[in-house]
Amino acid sequence: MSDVLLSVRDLSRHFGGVKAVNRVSFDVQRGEVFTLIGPNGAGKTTVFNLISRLYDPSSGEIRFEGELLSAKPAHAIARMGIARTFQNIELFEYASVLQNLLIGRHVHMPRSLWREALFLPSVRQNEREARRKVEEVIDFLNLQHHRDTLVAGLPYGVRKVVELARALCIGPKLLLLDEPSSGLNVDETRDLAYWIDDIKRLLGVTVLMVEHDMSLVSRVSDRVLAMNQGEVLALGTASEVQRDPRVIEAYLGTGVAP
Ligand SMILES: Nc1ncnc2c1ncn2[C@@H]1O[C@H](COP(=O)(O)OP(=O)(O)OP(=O)(O)O)[C@@H](O)[C@H]1O
Repeated sequence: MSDVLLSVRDLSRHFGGVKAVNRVSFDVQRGEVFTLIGPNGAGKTTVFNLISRLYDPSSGEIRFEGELLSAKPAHAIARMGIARTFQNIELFEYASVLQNLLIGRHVHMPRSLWREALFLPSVRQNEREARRKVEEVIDFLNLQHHRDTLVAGLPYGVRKVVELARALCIGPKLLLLDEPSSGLNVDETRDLAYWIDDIKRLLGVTVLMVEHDMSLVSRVSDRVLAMNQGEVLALGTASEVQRDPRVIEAYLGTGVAP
């Protein structure tokens, strides 16, 4: 039975004369890992930015659990259950891992200045809940050794895991991963594949990912959507999409195999 979490319909975003995304439609099923691939400039990041409400669509719609996303402000997205990571890690360098995760979690919490000033029981309850969630994520991603280390002192591969942790701290239903393997070596990319599998299987989080590394894509994706020049080229399993002649043609001359 179909259980659509995210539905994208006829979505377009133009920048002047550039059709970055042009009438793109797809559904992400609850519980799957769904990956967008395509050569540089295909429109993948623009799709992500539209879903996370950094951009308004030129036309078309995006629904999350049936609710129209374009009617929501960007800050409401996390509360609806959508979290994202960025191509360039966006963490506070001179705060510890634990502090970064608590800050990430606070973005999700309802705020009321007067309640916080009075430190009412509901605020204490929220704080306890935030700490519990953060500790749970630290255990899940095996970050115990790094919890009190400043992010600035961590190797790049660990920072990527911390970014993943920060996104998980809001307890998302949908996790958007923007090129999660960029900058990682082969071993780190293999570990990332295990994390993504665990996030799907053990946490039941649906994953929508943009990724260039086809070995990672094939390893973790249930379905893959290939884009080129703002449009959908093919949708299917990783091997089906990689064999599709339109996809092969789109990658010709890029020096990268689909
Ligand atoms: N803010 C912007 N202003 C103008 N043009 C933009 C903007 N964002 C994206 N574009 C253009 O839209 C097209 C799609 O870009 P996008 O970054 O979405 O592609 P991509 O598939 O994510 O590429 P990459 O794999 O290189 O990250 C490109 O031609 C890009 O130059």
